[in-house]
Order: sequence, then C-alpha cells, then structure tokens
Amino acid sequence: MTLSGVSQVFDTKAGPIRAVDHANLSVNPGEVLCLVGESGSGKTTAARMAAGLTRPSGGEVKYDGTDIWSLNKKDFSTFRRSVQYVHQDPYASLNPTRTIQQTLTAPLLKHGVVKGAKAAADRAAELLTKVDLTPPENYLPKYPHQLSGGQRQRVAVARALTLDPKLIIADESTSMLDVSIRISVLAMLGRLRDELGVGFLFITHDLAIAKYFGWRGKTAVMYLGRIVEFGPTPKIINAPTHPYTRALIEAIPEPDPDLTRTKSAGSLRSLEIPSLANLPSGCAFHPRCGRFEPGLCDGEVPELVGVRAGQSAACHVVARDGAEEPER
Ligand SMILES: Nc1ncnc2c1ncn2[C@@H]1O[C@H](COP(=O)(O)OP(=O)(O)OP(=O)(O)O)[C@@H](O)[C@H]1O
Repeated sequence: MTLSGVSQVFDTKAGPIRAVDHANLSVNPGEVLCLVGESGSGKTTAARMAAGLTRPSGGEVKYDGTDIWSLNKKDFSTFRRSVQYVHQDPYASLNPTRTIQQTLTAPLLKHGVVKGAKAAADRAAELLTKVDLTPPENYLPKYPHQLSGGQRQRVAVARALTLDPKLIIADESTSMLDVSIRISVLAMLGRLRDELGVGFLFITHDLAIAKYFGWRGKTAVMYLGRIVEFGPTPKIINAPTHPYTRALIEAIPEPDPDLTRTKSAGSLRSLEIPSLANLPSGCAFHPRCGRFEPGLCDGEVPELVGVRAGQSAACHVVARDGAEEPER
C-alpha cells in the first residue's frame, strides 16, 4: 500500500484546511509503519484515506500498484477486505445489539469465507483464540457491554482478521486502555504481525508506543498535516533530526516528573499549536522551534529530504547544516 502525494482538504467555517498535505507513505505485508503526531496532525485523516474510507482531494492511494479509486467495484471490494481498519474506540465500532459470535460470523458468511453456520462458529472461536480470548465459549455469547475495554479491543482485532487481511490499520487502538492492558494488547498485535505476516499501519500520538510496537519497522512523524520526519524507528527514537521529533522524544515521560518538565520546556519556544486554517508561513513549526532562523524558516515550506541513510526530514536548518549526531 502506497500513499503517493496524498492531500485532504476540508471546508470548515474558518475556511478550507489541508488536514493532510502531500504525504508519501508506504507499508507492505509483514511490515510496520507507525504514524506519530499530536492530536489534529492529520493521522486519522491519512489512515482513513489509506483504508479507502475517504477519497483524497489530491494524490493517489495505490494497492498492488493500482490507484484504488480507479478499481472496479469487485476489485475495490477485494481491496477493502485486504486492508482492515481497527478503530480507537471499539465500543463505538462494535454493534451493541450483536453477540460476539454474530459480530464475527456475519462477515465470514457474507463474504463466503466459510460455508454454513457451524463452520462460521468454529472459525469465530479460532479467531477469539488468536486474540487470546480463551476459552472462546465464554466470549461468543456475550454482548460488547459485557466485556472490558481490553476484551472489546481484542474482539475488534478478531473481527478485522475474519477476512484474512494483508494490512491492518490500527488507529490509536490502545490509547483508551490502562497501561498494563495496553501492553498486553500490543503484545498480542505483535504476535499476530509475526505469525500471520500482516502489515500494520499503526497510528499513535505516543512515540513510546511506536518504540515498543514498531521497533523493527519505520516511523513517520506528522505535524499539521505534513510528514516532517521519516525513517527506521530506532533512528527516529535514538537519533531524531527534526526539532519537532526531538521535542516529542524529550516529552516522553521520565520516571522523574521534574526532569520531564525541564527537558521539554527547554527546546520549544511556544507550546501553542497553530490553526490549520491559518498556518504560519514557511515551516509550520517555526513559531515553536528552538532552531528558528528568520528569513530561512519562515519563507518556503521545507521539503522532506534525505538526511541520513533511510532517514529524511523537512527542516531548512537540518538540510543546510546536516544531521547532528546524537549525544552519547
Ligand atoms: N470531516 C472533517 N471536516 C472538517 N475538518 C476535519 C474533518 N476531519 C478532520 N478534520 C480536521 O482535520 C485535522 C486533522 O484531523 P485528524 O483527525 O486527522 O487528526 P489526528 O492527528 O488523527 O488527531 P487525533 O489524534 O485527535 O485523532 C483537524 O484539525 C480536524 O479538526
């Protein structure tokens, strides 16, 4: 799956906003791509375009090399089966009037993955086992409200697996859970990634989650609709180059809260995020950036350019001075 120069413009009361601006992203089966950014940076908008849920205003979403919006109805439906979206709030996405068994067997029967109610029920039980809801008989007759948040999230993943997807788009799928449950759901997703060879586009505001889940993959950092840094996750975490990525890394909580506060306050000039309806000129991060240089940063919008092997950043200062090596 490739997003090639995709943009999404929304008309709002404050005028048109570019929620995603010329984004290039790519993820294949078995790979993990984490898309990280603060609230409102455009992650969900990008994810919805990747899943074929909304059509981009510009650019192309390609699957197996073909623009998904040029596919005929049958091929588009095959695409939709191959790429499954797991919503951040499974309570909102699971039908409250259906038992877990009905939730899982409906897509299996509708798409002819299995024939007959017995085979569908067996497969539903198998899927629950895959997401560690065992013994499945305990869960199949239940309704979503009878499950905990973590269990609902697992059911949402099991439902995404009903159609043997090649790619799962997980949108903040663990953010509403308590930390220990979050880690166990992430561990389960990691196992599925390795066992089933499913690719993941993992959307999160939390770089610590990208570190945990996407260490062997890549990470793209978004800020106000643009990808500002991209590269192998260990590089993004240990050797970030864009001042925004650096600020995000510094904001990862330290065991000592005083240390966290002083660290993150030091590198940002402002904590205020500008409005998409009224973006600063040039680099949209410049009013907050500790490395801001008048005349350089507030003129042109910086392009994403290579700064190290496999790593790119959209920053005029880094492009001019080269990437600083991390402090040891
Ligand atoms: N349908 C829409 N109409 C108008 N504006 C929208 C629409 N959907 C999203 N937006 C705006 O686009 C911007 C990006 O939103 P998006 O939900 O993609 O961000 P996000 O990074 O996923 O944030 P969050 O982590 O809060 O979900 C926001 O300013 C949002 O208000």
